[in-house]
Amino acid sequence: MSRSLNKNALNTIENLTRAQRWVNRPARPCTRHHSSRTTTTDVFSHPASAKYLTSATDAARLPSCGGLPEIVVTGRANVGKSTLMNAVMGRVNLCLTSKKAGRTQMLNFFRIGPEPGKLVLVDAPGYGDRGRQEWGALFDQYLQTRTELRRVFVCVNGTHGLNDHDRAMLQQLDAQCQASGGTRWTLQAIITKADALARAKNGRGLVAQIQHAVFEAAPTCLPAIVTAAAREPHFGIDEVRNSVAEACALR
Ligand SMILES: Nc1nc2c(ncn2[C@@H]2O[C@H](COP(=O)(O)OP(=O)(O)OP(=O)(O)O)[C@@H](O)[C@H]2O)c(=O)[nH]1
Ligand SMILES: [Mg+2]
Repeated sequence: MSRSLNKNALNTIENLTRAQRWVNRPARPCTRHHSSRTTTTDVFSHPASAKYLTSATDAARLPSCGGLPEIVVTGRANVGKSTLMNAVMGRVNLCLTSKKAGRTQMLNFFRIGPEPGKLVLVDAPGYGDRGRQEWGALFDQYLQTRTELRRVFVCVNGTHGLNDHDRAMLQQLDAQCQASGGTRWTLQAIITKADALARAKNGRGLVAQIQHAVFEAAPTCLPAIVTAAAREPHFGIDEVRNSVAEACALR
């Protein structure tokens, strides 16, 4: 019984992975990085060396992290940003996670790779009903001033889809990205908690709907990566790693 249940779950996940390839097709420059056959990049091959560096609460005093290229992960409160970052870093609880929304309240900086490091991942506080205005101000200032920033990942909950806060955030990021012609940083969506979609009959259709809604709100946004990060089997994590490495020109 449990064997066949597992087999069914894995089949559905495989279907989702296929859906991901299909959904990713429109963005030609990035498509090849999202194939489930891509291998984990060397950048993330030393999980033990991933290190918490510092946190920022004050928009006027953002830390210096040695000029390493940076990637920030944003999204609604409780969407799974910190859990995703742990999976990407290959660590269980380097980023603090919680069932309760609003766990991450600062910009938290993590170095990837042995000293002096390859890049910095930044975990951001959540936005939306359960976020707070001051966190929004901190994030806006970070986006506007951080010259090391290479890519902004916007996490969207696979089981809920986009709400008005997500659309507003995507539109705002898209406008900023367009204003710089994509020369400062680029934007990519990540669908989180897709293990729930893998159990749904129409998981593939839901992924396509979310992808469509993201594209409508933010035409410059690179195709969504479909992920499950809370428990095994994870999926989409190598695709996120490859996207990070590509954005930081490390592959
Ligand atoms: N089923 C499932 N649950 C997940 C996944 N990712 C995260 N979660 C759960 O979602 C909850 C919130 O996860 P966090 O990673 O703390 O979310 P966050 O976006 O960092 O939240 P804030 O810091 O509060 O904004 C936790 O209970 C996680 O276990 C996933 O891929 N699948
Ligand atoms: Mg968090």
